[in-house]
Amino acid sequence: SKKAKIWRNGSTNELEECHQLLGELETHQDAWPFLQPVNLKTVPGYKKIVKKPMDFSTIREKIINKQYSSGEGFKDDVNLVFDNCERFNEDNSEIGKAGHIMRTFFDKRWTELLKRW
Ligand SMILES: Cc1nnc(-c2cnn(C)c2N)n1CCCn1ccnc1
Repeated sequence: SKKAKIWRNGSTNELEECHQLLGELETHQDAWPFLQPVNLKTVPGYKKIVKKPMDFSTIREKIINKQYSSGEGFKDDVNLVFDNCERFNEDNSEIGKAGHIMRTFFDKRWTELLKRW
């Protein structure tokens, strides 16, 4: 059978749980701004202001291509999505509000996962 990958902390399902949590993020009602990469050709200023663009579809590709060596790299990219959102959007804008809601949702679920690893 496929050799289970042992993560640094001994968990064998860390990456699978990240994949499942990504699914929860993608299906959240406030996920709409973050599903696809921001279009750097049509959104004025974004390319200059946001040094490391990130979005949920890119994170999905990275999971599928085994580009995360631990859940930590996954967590860092998810936080990058929300940090980019705060940098480019006012807190009280529609996209800014969605970013805060999604970050709160992620932080709660991530804390729950860490308790289980
Ligand atoms: C994510 C994200 N952060 N800022 C933007 C954005 C795109 N255009 N403008 C004027 C922004 N502030 N986005 C992408 C939002 C993508 N989107 C999807 C449906 N409507 C907007």
